[in-house]
Amino acid sequence: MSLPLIEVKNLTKVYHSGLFKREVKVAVHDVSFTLHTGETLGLIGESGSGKTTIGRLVLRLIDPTSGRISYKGRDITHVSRKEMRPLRREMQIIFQDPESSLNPKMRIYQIIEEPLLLYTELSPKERDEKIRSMVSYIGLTEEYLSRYPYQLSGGQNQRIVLARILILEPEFLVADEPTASLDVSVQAQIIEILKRWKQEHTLSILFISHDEDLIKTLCDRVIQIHDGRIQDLQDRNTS
Ligand SMILES: Nc1ncnc2c1ncn2[C@@H]1O[C@H](COP(=O)(O)OP(=O)(O)OP(=O)(O)O)[C@@H](O)[C@H]1O
Repeated sequence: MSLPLIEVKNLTKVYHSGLFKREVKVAVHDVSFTLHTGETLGLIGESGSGKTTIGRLVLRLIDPTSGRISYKGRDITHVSRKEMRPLRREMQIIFQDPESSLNPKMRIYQIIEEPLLLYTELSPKERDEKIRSMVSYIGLTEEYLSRYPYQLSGGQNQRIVLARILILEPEFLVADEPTASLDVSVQAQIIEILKRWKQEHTLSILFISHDEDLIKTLCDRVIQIHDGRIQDLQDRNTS
């Protein structure tokens, strides 16, 4: 098989908190897995099992205590923030709560444009075309572009968050309970956008959830986490 996109080996994260950092929590313990190009890998486990910590470690948003993370065959365990910067466009994250990802003072147009300004050299006209096509891709009309996040529903805002991410055509996405705060019908809209995008683009996803049904509809393989450790590895393609 080809080189994995992500390879995680013996990853451990210990948090020290409280007075004099005396409280010690082993949030992730000796976790190893691979994620191949185009694959959607589910990470399932109850609250506090370490799922979010794994997602953040893989993206190098936090430092591991020990273990190794490789991206496209390159060891990124100890690369600096500066060295990670070029990879930030390729490696994205979507969280549960859309409002935490959206600047309330910006109009939807600016919100979707911002990553293009940050990471691309596109002209204003090229950006404009991309923004309009993206807003239609996520099932909203152009009228929404002049609105503010508070004027949209939670589900619409989460679609905007997705638009902001997908417009950069990332290679890897950590989806950390992206639909957990939404109604079931609205959840389905988000999942459908992700599914459709994956049919048209090469995107690998680490999909974090405690919802088994959701994981089953979307993921090629599932890793079960319990108390920071891998419990079970099910391959839906071979089982
Ligand atoms: N910054 C931190 N400092 C100390 N302990 C932490 C920190 N972040 C997480 N933890 C602890 O590490 C453990 C794993 O947390 P984590 O958020 O990764 O779990 P989770 O499976 O994503 O949970 P949830 O589904 O509730 O988000 C928990 O016991 C949590 O309290």
